[in-house]
Amino acid sequence: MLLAGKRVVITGASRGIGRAIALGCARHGADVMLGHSGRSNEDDILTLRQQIEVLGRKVADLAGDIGDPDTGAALIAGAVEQLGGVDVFISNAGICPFHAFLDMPRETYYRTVNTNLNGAYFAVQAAARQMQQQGEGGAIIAVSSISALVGGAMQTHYTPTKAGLLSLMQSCAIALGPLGIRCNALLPGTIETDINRQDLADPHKRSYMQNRIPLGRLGQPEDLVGPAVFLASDLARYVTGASLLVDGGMYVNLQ
Ligand SMILES: NC(=O)C1=CN([C@@H]2O[C@H](COP(=O)(O)OP(=O)(O)OC[C@H]3O[C@@H](n4cnc5c(N)ncnc54)[C@H](OP(=O)(O)O)[C@@H]3O)[C@@H](O)[C@H]2O)C=CC1
Ligand SMILES: C[C@H](O)[C@@H]1OC(=O)[C@H](O)[C@@H]1O
Repeated sequence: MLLAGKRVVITGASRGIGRAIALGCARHGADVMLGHSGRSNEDDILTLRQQIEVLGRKVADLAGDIGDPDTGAALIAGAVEQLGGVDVFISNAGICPFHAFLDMPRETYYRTVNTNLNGAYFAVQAAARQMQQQGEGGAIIAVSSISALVGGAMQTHYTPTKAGLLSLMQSCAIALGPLGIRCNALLPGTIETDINRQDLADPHKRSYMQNRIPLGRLGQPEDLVGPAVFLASDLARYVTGASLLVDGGMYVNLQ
């Protein structure tokens, strides 16, 4: 139980990586506030709430577009009201509507940056303000990506947001270190979720991605649980400003 007594707030908790991490945190003893857009299947959140309640942990959820700069603060306020405070904030919500560069619609570009980076910025700020008020430090984790380090032809709107999140964690580590608030980035590789279901449905793309991974398989959302719990826990008490690739070795695989 690495997170016993900790109160975790996570965005994008209804599906994929966020859902797995939320459940993993609860299994490690945390109470959890689940953020989601409200556009997903209502049963997804209800089922997750039940899975967490069965573990004997407190759980609450709040729907809101993370691209709205007030959503992060609302999530944090909800956690204070229902869980009693915030010890860990995990910025995970994100989108990647694959599209070519030359005819990228402005709306797609702005929506991606607003959801993945601007929303995350204000949510991290709200979490840090609450942690400062509590006076006991805390842990902030941004789900960035291997895409912070390398590009993608159909991801020119997306990769800058992931590089931005990595940079945000580095600067926040400096800004918030004196408050005992640790800030780190998780860099997943290719993890099978709804975000890339269509992209990976192409058998050529799928086997190309798979063949690039030394560990020989695409990632699953559960592969992110251990790294997230570690960074959230006191085991990582001297880790801040760090980035952790969780990619089966894809990034280092030149040939
Ligand atoms: N899968 C991968 O290969 C990789 C993913 N990542 C990152 O991991 C994170 C999670 O992605 P993943 O689990 O794969 O994707 P999913 O599509 O499975 O889940 C995305 C989550 O983000 C939420 N979300 C999306 N838009 C908004 C919004 N405007 N407001 C609030 N919540 C929103 C969704 O909520 P709802 O269900 O309510 O719509 C959902 O919970 C993203 O930041 C992604 O960039 C990084 C590297 C690789
Ligand atoms: C959505 C993509 O499959 C996924 O997102 C990322 O951040 C990774 O780089 C993958 O390309």
